[in-house]
Amino acid sequence: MTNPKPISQPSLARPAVSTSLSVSPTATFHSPPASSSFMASLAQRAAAKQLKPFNTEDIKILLLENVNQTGRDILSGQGYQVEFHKASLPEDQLIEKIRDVHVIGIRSKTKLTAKVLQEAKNLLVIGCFCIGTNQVDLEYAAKQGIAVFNSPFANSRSVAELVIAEIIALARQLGDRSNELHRGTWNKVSAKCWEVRGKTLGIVGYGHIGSQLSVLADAMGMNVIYYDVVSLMAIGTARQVPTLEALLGEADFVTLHVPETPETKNMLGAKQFEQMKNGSYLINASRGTVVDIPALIKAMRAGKVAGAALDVYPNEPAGNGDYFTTDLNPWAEELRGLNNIILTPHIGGSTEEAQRAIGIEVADALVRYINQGVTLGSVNLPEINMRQLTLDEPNHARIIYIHRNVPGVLRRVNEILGDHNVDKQISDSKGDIAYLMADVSDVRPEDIKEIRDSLDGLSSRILTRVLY
Ligand SMILES: NC(=O)C1=CN([C@@H]2O[C@H](COP(=O)(O)OP(=O)(O)OC[C@H]3O[C@@H](n4cnc5c(N)ncnc54)[C@H](O)[C@@H]3O)[C@@H](O)[C@H]2O)C=CC1
Ligand SMILES: O=C(O)CCC(=O)C(=O)O
Repeated sequence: MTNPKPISQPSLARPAVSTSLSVSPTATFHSPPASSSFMASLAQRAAAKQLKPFNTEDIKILLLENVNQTGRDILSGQGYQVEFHKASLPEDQLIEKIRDVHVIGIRSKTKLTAKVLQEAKNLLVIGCFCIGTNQVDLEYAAKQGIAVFNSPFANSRSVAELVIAEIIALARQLGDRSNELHRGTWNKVSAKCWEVRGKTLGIVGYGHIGSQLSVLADAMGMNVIYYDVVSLMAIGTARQVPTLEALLGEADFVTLHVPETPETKNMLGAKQFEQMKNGSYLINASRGTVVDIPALIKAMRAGKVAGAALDVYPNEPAGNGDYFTTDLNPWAEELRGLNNIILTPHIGGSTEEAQRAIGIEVADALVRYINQGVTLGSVNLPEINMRQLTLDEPNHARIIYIHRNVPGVLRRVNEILGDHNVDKQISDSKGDIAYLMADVSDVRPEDIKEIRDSLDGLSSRILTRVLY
């Protein structure tokens, strides 16, 4: 275990409370909304006490990779300091910036490795404004008491729709015909151009995206089969097959929707291309590491694979520009020279609808975590929810104690809290890490300081936060 993470100490002064919150004499408890924008739910939450560990303007947030305006507005609306960048940052600049911030918001490009995170001395929480969280060292973050949130399905439909477009575009060689005509060449052909009706779509990974795609493909008259490591209910007329090999031997179109894990690295390589049907098609909108690209190039040159659509690559540039070259990936030129291959710059989730929804969902989760300590939806910490304190409870404090999951901790924590009136307490663990939240009533600022100092002194401590 690493040393407890030093964090900025909150001031014991009363936190700033948004003046737009009205105080009703009949204020009652309202549950926090599940996932809605802060602005839209402000009226609902009016009676809730806004717990804040610092004056809001002390919270520093770094947003990279063009996080949507919806998310930026929610975070700025809280009074936090928000620094926004359109692209990702190179590692040295990232390390420099991350030292100073309490929150970082990223998408799929920014790699938050242990090397980067160990410099992030004040970091409380990471928001992945996307589905994938493979770009973050989740275990290391948890061990530092840094929560990670994502948006698990707000862009699933966008990816599924892109894949449907690609299935038809590949079957009809649309990319090639369009490119030819852009160059002035009229090339009207029907050879090896097909309808998709009656063809078999093989979905690898039948999760949020795979199952959405299943519905759409079914509606177009395709036969859908899928392979997944877990047994999952088939939607419509889809059918689960027992192995990847069985799927590859039967599918006319193979589409990949698995996460990046050690098991999915080069999941489609030379052997798997051999197992595919002659003249079949491959689509990858999952992660670049899932396909062995040199093996794909060979399979396409041999005619085994009749077409491919790739949205993701092992190395992707930090921002937009003329970067898709051999400097980035050694096979880039060869790939670009192939026929019937659609190459897109990781745009599966890039629609207005998806980006707006993600901005709201992740920013809301960040605000709930910063202001209330609620971990619902966290991908690396136990999920803990506790009702908001209300304005009727002015002298209450919320204690959050993130600790190593070792015997005897609860007894020691309760020895410290035991002198006070603990109204509510919840604790849960995930692997080596446990998260305890307790609301304590009738506490004075000096009590809060004492509780905090005592919890900080326990050997199991990873991070203590007191919100009031
Ligand atoms: N191109 C883009 O812009 C986007 C790409 N993605 C990528 O798509 C991936 C899938 O997204 P979702 O469907 O939302 O994830 P999900 O978690 O809902 O589904 C993934 C499925 O893959 C299965 N799986 C995991 N390992 C497997 C293996 N070795 N073999 C077979 N099945 C396996 C899981 O059991 C699960 O059912 C994400 O992890 C992300 O990397 C997601 C959104 C946008
Ligand atoms: O839109 C993005 O930046 C990333 C999309 C993606 O790959 C994801 O959501 O996992």
